[in-house]
Amino acid sequence: MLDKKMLPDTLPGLRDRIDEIDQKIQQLINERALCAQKVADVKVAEQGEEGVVFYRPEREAQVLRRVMERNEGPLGNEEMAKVFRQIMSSCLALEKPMRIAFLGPEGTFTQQAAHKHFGKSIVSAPMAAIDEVFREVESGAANYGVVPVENSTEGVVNHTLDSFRSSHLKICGEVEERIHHHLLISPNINAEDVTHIYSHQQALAQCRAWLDRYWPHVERVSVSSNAEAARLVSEAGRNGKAVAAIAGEIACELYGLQKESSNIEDHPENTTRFLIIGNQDVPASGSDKTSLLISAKNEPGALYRLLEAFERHRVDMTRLETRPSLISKWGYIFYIDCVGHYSDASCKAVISELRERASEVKVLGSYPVAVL
Ligand SMILES: O=C(O)C(=O)C[C@]1(C(=O)O)C=C[C@@H](O)C=C1
Repeated sequence: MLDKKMLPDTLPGLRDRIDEIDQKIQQLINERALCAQKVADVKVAEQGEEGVVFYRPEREAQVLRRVMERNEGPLGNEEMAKVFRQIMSSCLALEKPMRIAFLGPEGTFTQQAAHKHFGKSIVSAPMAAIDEVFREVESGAANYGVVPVENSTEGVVNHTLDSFRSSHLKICGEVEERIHHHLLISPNINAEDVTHIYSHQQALAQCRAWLDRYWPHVERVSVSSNAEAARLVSEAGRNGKAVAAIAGEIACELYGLQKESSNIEDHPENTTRFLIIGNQDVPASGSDKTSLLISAKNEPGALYRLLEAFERHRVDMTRLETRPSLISKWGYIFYIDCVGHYSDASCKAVISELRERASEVKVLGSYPVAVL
């Protein structure tokens, strides 16, 4: 365990010590990067140029979990994992830069989720709609995609679930993002002069009580995304017009705005879960989830018989969503998430029984439980 008493007592002394440590850290990071470069050579030699898979979500999850387990502070576990998240991101970019498609435009919470999951060393590919993210990855134009799947206050994102019906893509990961909204203005604008507040209708709804309380007489204008609101405000600010936006951190930075008020959402627990989609089956990481799409037979007790298999094999279900099948009038598709990897004995047994009882069972993917 480190001890403050072992450190110098003067500012110059402490700064010399920090310089020494930085030099060592830098050397070690480069040694690690060299290892990653060699890992890439080994992967190409083993898997060939064409089908080589550089990004390994199960390995990344294991590295980050280990960082958190062995961490002794004073930096917190999550803070330390974030540092390693970015180191691995830089190492992977050295192996192969990853092009990540996400629900755009630049500055959305989905981009924030992409950075949280992959780190900052990615090539960003903002898409206008969820199905475009799927298409971009299916065509190989992007290596992976990031799409929202559920929000703790707004519920499921049907568009994402429905896109899995016709797609061969797999879920390779998940990431949860606490959604914090901020009131943003241009630096040259006086907050008292603000006449309009722009944002996406969902963000305006999520901050309604706060707006009613602090900005009851200012007009609220709904636009296509929070990031678009931030862009409009930055443009208006250059023309001296006093308007504000409600948007997240990344949009604030991207459009050079300043926070007039932070974390203004009415429900501080407001969280969105995002999925990482790609072309690969992810091996078990030791703490995984599996997502299934199941078309039930249209007969009495069909859902009961599906759920019974989970109960008997003691496989924990974490989510159940129902969508109309679109094929038969009152037929349904169920989206089920459960704890475990499809290669685990108990998961395997459940899946094989579901296949006997349902008209279709598609394993959408097994992937590491979100670490950060
Ligand atoms: O272990 C690997 O397969 C690596 O490529 C190395 C590394 C890392 O930097 O630790 C980088 C990228 C992968 O996604 C996983 C881990």
